[in-house]
Amino acid sequence: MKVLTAHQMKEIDRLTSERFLISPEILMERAGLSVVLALQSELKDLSKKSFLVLCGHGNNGGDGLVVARILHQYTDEVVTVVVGDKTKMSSETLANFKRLKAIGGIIKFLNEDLSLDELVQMVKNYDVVIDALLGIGIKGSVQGILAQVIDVVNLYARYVVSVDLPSGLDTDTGKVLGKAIKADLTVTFGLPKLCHILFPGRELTGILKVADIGIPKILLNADEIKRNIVTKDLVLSSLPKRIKDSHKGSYGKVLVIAGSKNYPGAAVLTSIAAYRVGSGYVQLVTCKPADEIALVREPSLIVRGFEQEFFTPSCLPTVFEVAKNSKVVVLGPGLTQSDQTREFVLQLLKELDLPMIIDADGLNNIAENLDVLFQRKGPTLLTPHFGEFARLVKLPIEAVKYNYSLVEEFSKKYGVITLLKGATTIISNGESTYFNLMGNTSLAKAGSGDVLAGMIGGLAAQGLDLLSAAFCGAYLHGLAAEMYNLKEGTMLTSELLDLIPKAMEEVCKVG
Ligand SMILES: NC(=O)C1=CN([C@@H]2O[C@H](COP(=O)(O)OP(=O)(O)OC[C@H]3O[C@@H](n4cnc5c(N)ncnc54)[C@H](OP(=O)(O)O)[C@@H]3O)[C@@H](O)[C@H]2O)[C@@H](O)CC1
Ligand SMILES: [K+]
Repeated sequence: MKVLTAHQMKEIDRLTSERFLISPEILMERAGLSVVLALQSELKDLSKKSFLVLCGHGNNGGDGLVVARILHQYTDEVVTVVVGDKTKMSSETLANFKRLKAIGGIIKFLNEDLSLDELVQMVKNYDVVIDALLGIGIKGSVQGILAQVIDVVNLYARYVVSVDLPSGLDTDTGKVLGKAIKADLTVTFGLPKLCHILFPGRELTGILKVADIGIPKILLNADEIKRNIVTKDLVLSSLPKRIKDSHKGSYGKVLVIAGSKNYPGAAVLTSIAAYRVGSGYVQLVTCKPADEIALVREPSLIVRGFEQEFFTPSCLPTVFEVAKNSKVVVLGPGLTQSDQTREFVLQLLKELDLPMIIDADGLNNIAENLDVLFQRKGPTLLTPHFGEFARLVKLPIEAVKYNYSLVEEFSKKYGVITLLKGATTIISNGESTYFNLMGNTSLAKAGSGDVLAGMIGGLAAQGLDLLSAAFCGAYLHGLAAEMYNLKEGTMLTSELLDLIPKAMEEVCKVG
């Protein structure tokens, strides 16, 4: 499913009207109706509820005025409060103001007909607050009376439904512009916006419903919209097919270069994960004692263990030898950082032309030598978490968190694919970007990234390009965590490995 910026949505709005002759007024009517239908499906009998509809003077407020009018069909317990200036309403919003008045709807203007204290009482007393204060037209920080109203709603409302997006969110980043509504339910139109999937906006959105308001499909499916949410259907259509008449070589050989005396477990987790997603042959090159641990844990691994404590350039000839019959390389988990390991990693990146997934200390070891990426001869995927990405781009962590534009620019500049791990994971090759929403806090645990890197390697070995392997891996990894049926956070990373088959089965289930 595609996901939009405010600018893209406005452009779609313009084309809907100009090219397809569907006026903003029609869209506004359908937007309002879709909110009421969503309310009905969540709350069932609307006649038994009371509604307080808060409207700004922009078109988001116009949608709210439609919502109020339609709610009057179900109950008389509807009051609309405008927090704004009637003279600033667009023609469509004003028309809906008049329609609501015409059916006898009660409309009050805050600070004229109603004080803030009176509004506090109403917010406390009504069952549902509809937030139609600000939508995609928000500019700058929310201050003054509007900020006070948002505080009141967040403090006292029992159930909040946001129209299009929680008021106060930056549509394109999901950041709070001063103050933002915390919604239980958000109904958006046509397609999700970035604020619904990026934190903190994702949290403030509550349940998200995407309503069809009659925007022509050709506009919503346009190839120029390059940002997507990873869905089950996308993963299913991208996964490798299993053929009856096949052998281990049919499913690709993965070479995992990982582990050190300090971190032997990382190498084991990565290697087994590659098998779990269906790869036919996994070779692990590592340092002692990971080789022995790996074989005890999974005897089907093909293991080469160096006597030394960490990788050095002296390991290169062996690695190149093993790489000869590999299809993809996963480099990095548990390597540790040292001058010699850095030299080993840089040489490998320059000389090995296989597709490569670089994770963890693989990334930390190139942070001061990013230009090495220009010398790569094969496709490259980097899988940093926020801290690692911050190190790569030399910015504070706060500046890189959920910063999809930065991920896109970085990927384009260095000719790589980047997967930025987070509660929403961002994957981009600089042209197309994918957002994975699957997963939960069980993944916030040592070793979870090692498993992801192995899964991506295993999928790439089976023929997926690195971008598809990355978004499929991220989705399956998240889904596996969601399938753990005991208390969230108590899962061991080794148990995550054992949930991968369940996640793969779930994706392949019809319906
Ligand atoms: N696009 C579509 O396809 C469809 C769009 N639809 C709906 O239209 C919505 C977009 O409407 P929009 O463009 O009128 O902007 P909107 O979000 O109401 O806010 C702008 C108003 O808020 C004000 N304002 C801004 N920033 C502020 C701040 N920081 N603090 C305080 N005030 C601030 C600003 O006032 P100003 O400062 O300019 O006086 C301006 O009047 C969209 O979200 C959806 O709900 C549907 O009808 C169906 C089809
Ligand atoms: K809103």
